[in-house]
Amino acid sequence: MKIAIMGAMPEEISPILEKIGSYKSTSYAGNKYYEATYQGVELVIAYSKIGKVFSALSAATMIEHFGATKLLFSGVAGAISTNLKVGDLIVATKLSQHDLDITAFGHPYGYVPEGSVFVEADKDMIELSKKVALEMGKSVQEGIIATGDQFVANEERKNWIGTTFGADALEMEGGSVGVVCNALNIPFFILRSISDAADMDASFSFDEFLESSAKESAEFIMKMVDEL
Ligand SMILES: CCCCCCN(CO)Cc1c[nH]c2c(N)ncnc12
Repeated sequence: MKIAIMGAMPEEISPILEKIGSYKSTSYAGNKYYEATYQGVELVIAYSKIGKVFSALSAATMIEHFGATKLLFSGVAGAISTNLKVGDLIVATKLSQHDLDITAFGHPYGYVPEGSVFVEADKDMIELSKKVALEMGKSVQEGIIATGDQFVANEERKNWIGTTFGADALEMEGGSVGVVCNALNIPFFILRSISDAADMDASFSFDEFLESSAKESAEFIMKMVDEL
């Protein structure tokens, strides 16, 4: 077993690298990948850089080049559901790409031929997250996450995404990571901590809460790794 732990930004994986302490760095395909053995478990850790393309590249690299057999994503997200406040944790049950659009040909939003609107996360790791949440005394919500190459800071766009995909939160990497993992038959788990409400104040809220919310997610992910 070799576990990939991925984020999109340095702040999302720095709490993990700090906890691990020592690791080997490898430069590959325009990025840096960190390998370590943590409590007997082989890890490969990286932040992909922001967006669906960079995150797809890193997910494929962690699997194909570094041999990861499971992939866990830790990061922050914008809330759509009013039940999600800053710092709250959401586990993705399934994810979509909200900016994938060939509706001009009568297809649904988020769909292209030979693809699917949703990609489903690994049920075993979702179950494990419930156990870990109990052990940590944390409440974790499960929900649908929509992914797109846009930082959403607009009530109208946010609500459209919520309505169109039944999404509870939105971000810029989970859906592409999921497609790559499914194509390569690798179970994946996407955890996000809320940093903002994807509204007109989103960028200010994001700047204020990125670090603390990223730590929340990272701490939970490391507890998951302890029990994988
Ligand atoms: C310097 C700018 C970094 C943006 C990266 C945001 N991440 C992307 O995964 C998560 C995220 C948090 N809030 C968001 C929002 N409102 N829209 C899209 N994505 C997000």
